[in-house]
Amino acid sequence: MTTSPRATGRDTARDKASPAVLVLEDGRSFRGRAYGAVGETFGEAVFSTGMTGYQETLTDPSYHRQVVVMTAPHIGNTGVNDEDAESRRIWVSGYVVRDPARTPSNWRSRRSLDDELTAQGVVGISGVDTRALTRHLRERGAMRVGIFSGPSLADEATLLARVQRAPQMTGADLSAEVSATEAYTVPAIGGKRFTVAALDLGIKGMTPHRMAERGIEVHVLPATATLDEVYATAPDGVFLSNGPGDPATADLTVVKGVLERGTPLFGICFGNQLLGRALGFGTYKLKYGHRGINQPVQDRTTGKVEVTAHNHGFAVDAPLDRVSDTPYGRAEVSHVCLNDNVVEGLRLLDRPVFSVQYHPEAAAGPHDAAYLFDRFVQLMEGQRA
Ligand SMILES: NC(=O)CC[C@H](N)C(=O)O
Repeated sequence: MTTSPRATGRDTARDKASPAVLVLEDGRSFRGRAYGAVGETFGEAVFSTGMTGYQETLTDPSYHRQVVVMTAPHIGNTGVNDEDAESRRIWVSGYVVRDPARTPSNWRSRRSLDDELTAQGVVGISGVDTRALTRHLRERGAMRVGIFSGPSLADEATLLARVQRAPQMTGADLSAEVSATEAYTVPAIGGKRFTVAALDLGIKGMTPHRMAERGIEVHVLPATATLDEVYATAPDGVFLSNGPGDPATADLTVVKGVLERGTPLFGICFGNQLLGRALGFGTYKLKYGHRGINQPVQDRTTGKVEVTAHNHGFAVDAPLDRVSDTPYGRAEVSHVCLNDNVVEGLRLLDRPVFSVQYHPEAAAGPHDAAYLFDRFVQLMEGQRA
């Protein structure tokens, strides 16, 4: 198992004033100042268009091995609190901002974002023209990047050669690196109605919580769980979480086993991509992906458009507006992102199986969380009736 490249640096007041440089694999570079930990880091450069919710972004395990560029210019205003983290640590491998807040101000804030990044060893860069960088990534596509900071930096040709040796996101199998290693249970809130086995491929904290709020007892299982371990929880439904990496490399044994048994199955993001692959569709890498809390998605059954929270660089390749035959029955695309006609949701017409590409639990609003998890409850109720 490989681990993500982490920061290697120190953090003294002098280093903070250190120069930093961001080097893209195509040779373009941006100069700025050290932000967070001082040192060096590598990853896939992606941009997020969220204006708020940076704490949720940083702690989303789906960002493992990615260097996130924030398009909102001013980041860190509300500091870091003890409530909003989506997992046990920051997962982004690097962080790029234009203008960090110098004095965080919020009643929940416990420390500054700069200090939190430093404490967790996350190398960042500030003072970058993030508009120019984002335009570059939109035109050329997501690509590998390195951030280097410290009092003395090597010449750019040397740094570029190192970026070009860093691992690619295509083909990366990362779920086991972020997943819980031991199973745990999130109890139902206010009376148990259903049991769900949730595969942790990089799950976020709010996901089992939103299920628990609906009377679901959630057994969160490691990414390596077997079909027998899934069924040992006696589930009414099985949930496939979000997660980092390329869905093409993931093992589909458990997903196919659940489909064969006919248990209600529900997935988000990476889980949607795995369902797509298990049904026989392909997945492909988007040029630069969808990341942010402001992505318009249309529900194909009602025509209704919602603004949703996304984080994905891959998508399912299924035909729009046509029913497809799969080994598990007739399948249909249920949701489409209007930005560039990307498949955002799938459903089986004759079985309780449904998945979406977007996150319900971020700042997009409570109603779409209700939509997704309520729909899953309906599926399980239908199965029981
Ligand atoms: N949020 C996610 O689950 C991300 C899924 C996958 N790693 C992608 O980039 O498309």
